[in-house]
Amino acid sequence: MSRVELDRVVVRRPVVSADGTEHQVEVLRETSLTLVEQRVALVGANGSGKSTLARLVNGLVLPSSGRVVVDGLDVARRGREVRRRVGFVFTDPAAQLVMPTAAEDVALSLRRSHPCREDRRRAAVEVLERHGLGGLADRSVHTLSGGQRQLLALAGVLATDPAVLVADEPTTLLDLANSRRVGDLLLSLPQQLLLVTHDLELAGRCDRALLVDGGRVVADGAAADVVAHYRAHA
Ligand SMILES: Nc1ncnc2c1ncn2[C@@H]1O[C@H](COP(=O)(O)OP(=O)(O)OP(=O)(O)O)[C@@H](O)[C@H]1O
Repeated sequence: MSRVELDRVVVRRPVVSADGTEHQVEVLRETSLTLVEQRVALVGANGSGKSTLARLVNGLVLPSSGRVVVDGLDVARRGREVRRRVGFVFTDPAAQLVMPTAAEDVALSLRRSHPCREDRRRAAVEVLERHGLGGLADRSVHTLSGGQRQLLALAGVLATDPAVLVADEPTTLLDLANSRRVGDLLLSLPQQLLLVTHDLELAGRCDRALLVDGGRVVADGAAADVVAHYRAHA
């Protein structure tokens, strides 16, 4: 399993007050964590800092102070290597589907591992088949359903075989059936998973959960316990 470490990490952001003056606020207060469990959920209210914490892990957000280290690699200094190890899935798959067809989109993820165009196409179709999307290889991504698009985005990220997958509310836009399907897939992956979610049933099935409130981790432990604490205090 991978090892994700936050060492006294603070994230500050500029905020403009009503009188037009700008000051810095800590959207993540000083946080130190070591994540070695396979499936870690991040739960908490809107605006509490979950996405900020998740985005630190692949360098989409850099610490204002402190260090984030993934398998010994400092995210601020070795960002490119870290991003090869850490895949990221967004809430809205439109944020990451950039090619015209499903097969071309997955093939884009495979350009490093499969330099030959024909091999790449074959490998992309295999990836799609593995995720039940085989029949959609040549479909325009714009004609796919929301559930199919999220599975495709996930397939594209998994095609690069990351050691860690960070998923930021990946089921929020999905109906019940697709939400279950994507949730079950995420929890069955061999990768280390860092899952930001408002789905407390899904969070409760993880190994560990962190409850974030006001830019702080206020509860941390076995997922079922943290979810029960959140339900009781929300
Ligand atoms: N680039 C930025 N500039 C200013 N403030 C920011 C920036 N990014 C995040 N914030 C603020 O930091 C706080 C935490 O945001 P974050 O997106 O991490 O919360 P979240 O828990 O993921 O929320 P949600 O559940 O609504 O997605 C919020 O108050 C947000 O407005």
